[in-house]
Amino acid sequence: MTKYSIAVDIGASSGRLILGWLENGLLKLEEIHRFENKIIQKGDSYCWEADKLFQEIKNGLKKCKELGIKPDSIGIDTWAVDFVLLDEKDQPLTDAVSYRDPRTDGMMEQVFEKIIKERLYLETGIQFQKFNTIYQLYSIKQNTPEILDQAKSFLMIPDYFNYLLTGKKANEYTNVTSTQLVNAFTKKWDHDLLDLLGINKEMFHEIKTPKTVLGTLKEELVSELGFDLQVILPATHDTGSAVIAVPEENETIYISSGTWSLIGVENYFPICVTKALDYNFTNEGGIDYQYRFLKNIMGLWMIQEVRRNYNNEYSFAELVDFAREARDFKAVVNVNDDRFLKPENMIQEIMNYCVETGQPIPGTPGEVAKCVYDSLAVSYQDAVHEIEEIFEKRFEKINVIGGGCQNEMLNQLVADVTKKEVYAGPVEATAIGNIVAQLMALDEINDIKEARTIVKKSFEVKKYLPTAPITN
Ligand SMILES: Nc1ncnc2c1ncn2[C@@H]1O[C@H](COP(=O)(O)OP(=O)(O)O)[C@@H](O)[C@H]1O
Ligand SMILES: C[C@H](O)[C@H](O)[C@@H](O)C(=O)COP(=O)(O)O
Ligand SMILES: [Mg+2]
Repeated sequence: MTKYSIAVDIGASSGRLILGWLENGLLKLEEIHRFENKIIQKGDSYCWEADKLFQEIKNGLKKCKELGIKPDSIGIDTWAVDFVLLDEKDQPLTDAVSYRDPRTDGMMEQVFEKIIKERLYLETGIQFQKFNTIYQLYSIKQNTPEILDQAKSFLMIPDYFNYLLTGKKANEYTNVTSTQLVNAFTKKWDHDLLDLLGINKEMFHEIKTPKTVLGTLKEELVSELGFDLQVILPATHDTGSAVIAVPEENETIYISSGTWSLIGVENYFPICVTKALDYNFTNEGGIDYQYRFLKNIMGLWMIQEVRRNYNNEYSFAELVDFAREARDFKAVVNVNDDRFLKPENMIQEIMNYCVETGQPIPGTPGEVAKCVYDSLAVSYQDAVHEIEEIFEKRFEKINVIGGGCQNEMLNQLVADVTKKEVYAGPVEATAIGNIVAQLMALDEINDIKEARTIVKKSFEVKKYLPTAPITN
């Protein structure tokens, strides 16, 4: 009997419900529902619209009913680090504040007064991003301690949606590793660290791993939707799910290309050496207790903001075409500069950077877009060099997955700049990884190796070779 699984993949710019099932050894997908996601200003905070996002999940499930589809399971993945806190009556004490909110400004430095940076990295192996959960919680402790005193439950965003679906509370492993509060070796909450920071340990839940069946829908939801299903934990960190769907059984460098660019490799143990710290790599948790040794690069957020600055007048495809036409324009910014995390106006910020560094100043949409893409390609090349230096080996190929793999100009740029073969696709890698984790839990797929073989057979992957010869 064919099993049908629904992946709910909510990235920073869009969410989607995608139905997946196996047919003649291939993975088939059907997009059921797609919706926009964005950060809004609520009072003095930048927040996600958690209630709206949950309603969109229900809207997607209702569409299944209308289509006569009764899925066997659902799995939810979203962006990392962000969370909600519930009180003793399981009511939210906080909005779903976004990692782009300035409340964490200066918090990393305050935490380093309690635990030195090197020790924090040795224990957690997590990259230093100013918005990590540890700094968000420390900000709440410093500025609104009464919130933390009342908090009885810490749920990351996917955990929270799972709770709303099932009434069950759990923290999922791949996502909680992004908090920088989990010990990289024990894979448990680091209670000594929490004590050191004065954050109450009791609000954290048991850490459960991908492929766990959390439960079924609450009765009122079964009545509302007209059917029940199993709620399964995929890798609830979206990048954790994306990496599962990298269509390559052998080792490769992946770039999960969406709002963020996450560039790295899959590894079997945490790498917390000084060089990894200096290059700010992370050891986020993967499925089957693998490690995702990667680093965040600002990503296509920059072109999303450029597009918004142009009042969404141009599609992403048009911006790529404009960039191609601006082939002679050359200026490169450091995309990982915090100034690009949430500038008032991304175009102006890019122009200011070019003025400050004595470079040509982009004026047309094509010049701005080309500057973004050239700058991303350079940052990818730097990361590739850092990975090869740390692993003391050369990687032959790069797999680009996610929405950004549709950017053929950037794919070719990556091949040219890194002098490596670039394989682009699948676009919906995150949803695919989410679905195969559910199908493994439902005993439809045996293991990761089989999953990747199925993904490779099922989806188109485009190859890009460096235009200049590869010199060893
Ligand atoms: N047709 C296209 N051509 C070029 N780039 C595209 C195209 N469609 C989407 N993109 C890129 O993909 C990005 C969205 O990727 P996605 O993985 O959906 O993001 P997220 O999961 O972070 O919301 C967009 O910001 C855009 O830059
Ligand atoms: C803030 C985190 O680093 C971010 O969530 C990143 O880990 C991630 O997964 C982004 O996924 P997108 O699909 O939003 O690019
Ligand atoms: Mg995504």
